[in-house]
Amino acid sequence: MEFTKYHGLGNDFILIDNRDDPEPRITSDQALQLCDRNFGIGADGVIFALPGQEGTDYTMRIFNSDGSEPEMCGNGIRCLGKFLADLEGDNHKTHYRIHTLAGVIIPELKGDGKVRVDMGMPQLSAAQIPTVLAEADQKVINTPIEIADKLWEVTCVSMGNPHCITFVDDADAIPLETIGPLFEHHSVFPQRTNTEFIQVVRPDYIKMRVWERGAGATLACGTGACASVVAGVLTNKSDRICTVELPGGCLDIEWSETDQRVYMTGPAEQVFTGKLSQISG
Ligand SMILES: N[C@H](CCC[C@H](N)C(=O)O)C(=O)O
Repeated sequence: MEFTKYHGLGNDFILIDNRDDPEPRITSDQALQLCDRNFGIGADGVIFALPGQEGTDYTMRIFNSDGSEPEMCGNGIRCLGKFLADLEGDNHKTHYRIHTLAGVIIPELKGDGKVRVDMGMPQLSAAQIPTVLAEADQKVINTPIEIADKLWEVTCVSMGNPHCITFVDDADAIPLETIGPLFEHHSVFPQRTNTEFIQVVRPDYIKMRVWERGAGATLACGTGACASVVAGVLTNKSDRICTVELPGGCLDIEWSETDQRVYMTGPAEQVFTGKLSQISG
């Protein structure tokens, strides 16, 4: 089976051309094996280009490197946009309507090689995150939670997948490997959560470190960057148009005042293509 490796600011994925079958041709357990950086190809996830449904061009499904299936992936859908254009060849489309578990998401290939994505509207009620940190119809903004004997003020935002955002003085000082799993698996998040630690450099420029649900510390997280700008606006810490600096590079995010949708612009690079010699399980 052929695959193509892409990354979005170092958040890297194995992309599979699955356009001829509505079912992914590898299982979540096999995806876990392929993501292993010693015994497999190595990646933060596996992304499938599947046939469209309900009027969309294509469908995206993704398995995290732990084999779990999230609703959406921001860096991943930019990579999928580039992948589809490569598969379609010279007459490729520049906009794709992609069916995802988070709704219809629209990546647009820009002339400068970047990809601009309409990520839809953030979901803000506790039930939509989901979290039990507040009543189902209430928002979670600057809510205290005790983790590792410290009180953190968190703001929760769903971009189809759950995000818990906390603002810190020094993002680089966060011990992600120890504190990340405590947030990810906390009982107040029934579906686990992605966690973003945000340092506000300026209202239009924030620095982010992320511990991803099902993938751990990654170099970038697109949905997390979107969720963090929304959280920054809700807490009056950041502007609606904001640059997000991640270890792998910067994303440009806008939470539009007019349509309340979040737009993300960033790169997506092809690294190599390959053939799987064998896969067990
Ligand atoms: N680990 C995430 C999915 C990938 C999100 C991230 N890689 C992005 O770019 O949005 C989750 O389980 O919700």
